[in-house]
Amino acid sequence: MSKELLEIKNLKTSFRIKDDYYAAVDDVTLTLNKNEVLGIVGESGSGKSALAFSVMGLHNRAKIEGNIHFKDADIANISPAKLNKLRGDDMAMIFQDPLTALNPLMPVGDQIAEAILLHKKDMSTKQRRNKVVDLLNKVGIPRPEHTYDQFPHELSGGMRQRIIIATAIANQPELLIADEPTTALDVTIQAQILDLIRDLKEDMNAGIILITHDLGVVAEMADRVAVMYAGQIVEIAEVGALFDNPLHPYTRSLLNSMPSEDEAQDKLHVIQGIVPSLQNLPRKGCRFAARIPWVEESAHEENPELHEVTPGHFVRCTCHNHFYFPDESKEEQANGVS
Ligand SMILES: Nc1ncnc2c1ncn2[C@@H]1O[C@H](COP(=O)(O)OP(=O)(O)OP(=O)(O)O)[C@@H](O)[C@H]1O
Repeated sequence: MSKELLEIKNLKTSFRIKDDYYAAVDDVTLTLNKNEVLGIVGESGSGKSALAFSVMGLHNRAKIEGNIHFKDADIANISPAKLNKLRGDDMAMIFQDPLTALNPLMPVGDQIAEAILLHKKDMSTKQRRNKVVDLLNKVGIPRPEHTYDQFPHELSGGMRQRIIIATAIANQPELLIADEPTTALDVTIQAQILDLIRDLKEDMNAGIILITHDLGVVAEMADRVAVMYAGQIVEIAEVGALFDNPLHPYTRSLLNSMPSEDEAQDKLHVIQGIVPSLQNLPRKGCRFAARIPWVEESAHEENPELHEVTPGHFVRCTCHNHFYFPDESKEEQANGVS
């Protein structure tokens, strides 16, 4: 039996701005296996959420090209009825901000029960209530019977995120997408929620796409990591390979921006600048070139592609072979290294 759960091929997701379409996800090809956590990292604006929303079929007005194979469907080319059947049943998403994802006027237990009712119409009300209480237990809510009847504003941020997770896993999805699931939470609660997601993966044998800008979270949670920049995957590898041997200049800079004991040293090795806006993205050549102007133009490919450097470790553009941090070169010169 194939391990592959999701196969994304040449996905391009474009938004209309004025009279033109601009791709926020541009030629992304990815696979996700069962029982695997794939981390997707990148700065704000790199296209992580646009990618996740495409997989969930949540874009209303975007143009989607390419293929998103999941189960026996292609989500990029699917009828709304079939999509509704998959969503919330076979695939589910945990959003960043639990407060906006919950209905403020409905007891949280009823909200979870509603997610079950949509896909399991033959359950009695009592069975559904019992199932919700079980789910609340599973996500670590201390007094599930009592919490069932509470409203979102009566719960802490961490508890609300547990409600969102309970709703997402209510129908045992095979694919779970978590988009910055802990960003809105404080550090201790973050760790608890990540532990919970890890346990659920084991429990459900699900494939998880974990979107985050936090490499610490990726290091702890992911089996493989895709690094996104300006709508493209610039590097993808198993988590150990990526942390031990980051290749793309952008990945190297991201890793250097992780907090460490020697902060003053690291700050020198972080590339400045931000992801350009959608209308200003360079569409030709290496999209990262403008942020590393000290690297010669000839180091970049004309049409940068992903190259498999070691088995399973892919990097886009040849510029990684010629890349250095400017300060490193000064240090090397000072040390007499040519
Ligand atoms: N509905 C939309 N219409 C037009 N542009 C959009 C739309 N949604 C996203 N974008 C643009 O697409 C690009 C990618 O956005 P996206 O939200 O996917 O990035 P991200 O990596 O998830 O960032 P963040 O971490 O801030 O959520 C950005 O330039 C963003 O402004």
